[in-house]
Amino acid sequence: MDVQSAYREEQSRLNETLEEIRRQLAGIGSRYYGDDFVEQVLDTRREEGRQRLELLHAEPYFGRLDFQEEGKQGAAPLYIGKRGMERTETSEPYIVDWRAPVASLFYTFTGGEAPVTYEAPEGEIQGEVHLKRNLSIREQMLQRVVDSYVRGGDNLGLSDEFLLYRLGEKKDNRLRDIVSTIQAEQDRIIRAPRQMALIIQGAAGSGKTTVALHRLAYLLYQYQGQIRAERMIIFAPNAMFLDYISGVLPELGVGNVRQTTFIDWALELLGDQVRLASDESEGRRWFSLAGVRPAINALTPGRFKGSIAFKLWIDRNLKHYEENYLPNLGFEPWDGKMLPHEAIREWFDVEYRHYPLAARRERLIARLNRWLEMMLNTIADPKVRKDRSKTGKQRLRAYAKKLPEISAVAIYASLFERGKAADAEQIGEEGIPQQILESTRKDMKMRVVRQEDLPPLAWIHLAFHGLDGPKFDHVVIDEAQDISPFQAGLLKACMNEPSFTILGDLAQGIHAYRGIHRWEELSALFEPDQCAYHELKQSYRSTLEIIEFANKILPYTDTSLSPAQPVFRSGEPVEVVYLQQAERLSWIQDFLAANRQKGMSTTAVIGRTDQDCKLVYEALQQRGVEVSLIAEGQRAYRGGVSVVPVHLAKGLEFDAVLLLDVDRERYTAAAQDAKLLYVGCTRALHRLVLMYTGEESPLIV
Ligand SMILES: Nc1ncnc2c1ncn2[C@@H]1O[C@H](COP(=O)(O)OP(=O)(O)OP(=O)(O)O)[C@@H](O)[C@H]1O
Repeated sequence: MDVQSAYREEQSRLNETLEEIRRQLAGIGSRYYGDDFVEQVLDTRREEGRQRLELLHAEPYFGRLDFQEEGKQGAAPLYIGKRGMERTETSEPYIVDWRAPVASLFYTFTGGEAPVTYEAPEGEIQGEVHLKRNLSIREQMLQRVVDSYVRGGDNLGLSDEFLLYRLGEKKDNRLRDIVSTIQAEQDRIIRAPRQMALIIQGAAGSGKTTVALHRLAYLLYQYQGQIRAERMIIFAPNAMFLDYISGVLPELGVGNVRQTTFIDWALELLGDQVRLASDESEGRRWFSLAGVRPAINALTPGRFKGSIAFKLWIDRNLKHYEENYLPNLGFEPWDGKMLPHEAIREWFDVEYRHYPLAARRERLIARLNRWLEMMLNTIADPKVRKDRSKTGKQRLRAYAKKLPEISAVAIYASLFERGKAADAEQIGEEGIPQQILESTRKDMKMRVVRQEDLPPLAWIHLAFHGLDGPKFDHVVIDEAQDISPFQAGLLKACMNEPSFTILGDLAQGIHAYRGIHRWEELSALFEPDQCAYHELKQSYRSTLEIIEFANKILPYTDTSLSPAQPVFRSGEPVEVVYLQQAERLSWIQDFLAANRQKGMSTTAVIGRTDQDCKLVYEALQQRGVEVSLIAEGQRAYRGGVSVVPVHLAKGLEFDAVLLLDVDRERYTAAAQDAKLLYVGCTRALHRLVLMYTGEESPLIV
């Protein structure tokens, strides 16, 4: 079929579809605002249906697959959309939801006449694909029809055309869904079974974040009734990143999934017990150029306190605390009456053993109260009873005081107070390295905690109080190279069975002072049959030129990862520009103006330190350039032109990127600097320029 007849055919199907959607929308009826519960439930369902149809009305589907099931006559066209829909009269599927089993063929089929299969609930289904067609519909208008496979046709390399068209678009300030162009390797991850820890090492721009969000939408569809959005949670590195990704789930029809940072989650769990140290700026601590940069080793506080060895040390101490919690005392409400210690211990250790310590304490005090009432009721003389009641209650209060309130901070502080200093060889076995012991004691006296104290504090809280709410059905950890094994272990304890999507890139491990250095540090937490490891090597974000440039920095990152593979999307060459100090600002200004002219909607000027960025930002503002400065702790991402320190640019992407001052001092040949530069370069979609004054960085020579 030629292009024009294909277009006409699709236009006619689109008209018919829009007609059907409008008919169904008109049939929904008006909303119900009364008090009848059943009516309210029905109204919610109708409202969901309306929203689904309204979404379909704007863009009913994006793909068509003509599939002939084995044993059936002829191929049936399947139209694949963000939601599914049936024809009213016949209840036949009219649009297939992209998450449905049969839709997987659309993503995994890469051509050829060989039979294909997909996993349906009733078993494996085999058949043949006759046509795979991409359709671009915007606001009910059919814009493009691209056939990537026609059975019996010549099929010359068309399969990537639609993807390239999508990748070549300019981006606004939000991450988007990719349902129309999910690639086979991504589809495998999205549709992987739920009950396992999926660890994904993915090159920069390989779609990790995007894939994780699509996986949530898939799991909710596939495991309807078994898992709930409210019991899923996404951990991302900072609030601005959460803002940047916030559009994807609603677009996929998923609401109510909690999206948070580990810090926010842990602080909420701990209530108002803790305060983060006010000098807790990672920019100042780890990414400034002033002074000697601290070496990263096993004694680095984040690495030490994030380790499983430290968790075990805490566990041993908690066990000891718990075992010695109950005083070796009977309860004597008045002279001559005694509840023996053995009876109390029986309640506490045997009857209540399944509860966390805080609940055991509460139950025990309530039980002692009840016991006291019972004993008082056996006293006939009202005066004696009154006297004994008074004494008994006083003594009960005194007894309860011997069972201290269980506060994670107080316990944590006491562990460090009593903790012994250890030789380096004994770390985690017996004691704590001297310097960590001292600095933590000091913090605890000042009643402040640092980021690396949050996992142990949350762990103690969970051990003694339990989770305040239901356990998680699924946890996504994005930028997982930045988390510690202790953190992952903690989250695992918040589930009945491990169900994780853990994604990251070791080459972007710029927080190596607190994050993992190898994926085995996380996989070791799971049974081998509960854990799967995938690699995503293809990178979709940047042009061929940008990826090839960034790949040259990769060997300096000390990660032995293989280079990212570009999609064949060519753009401008990467430029490295030498400038005199005096011409720097005018040059940046011209660069921004040129980008605007080229229609780039987002541009980043990426500096090495917070201070570098502040200076450039202020100078640009003085020249009347419209820019925003991205700073630590920021919650919203506005798009447009941003000046951003490289350590905060991770996870984001921009049409054009200018890396400022890529010189010998700012980017040395050390792995930490190489990772920063790698992150910076891989933020660019279409245009990458690096500038320096003085001497250029050895990483780009
Ligand atoms: N299959 C795809 N089709 C179209 N675009 C895609 C596809 N996969 C990824 N992309 C695009 O590639 C870009 C990178 O995606 P994403 O941010 O999810 O990658 P990432 O692996 O998390 O990146 P990084 O580690 O560098 O932060 C996004 O613009 C995303 O829309």
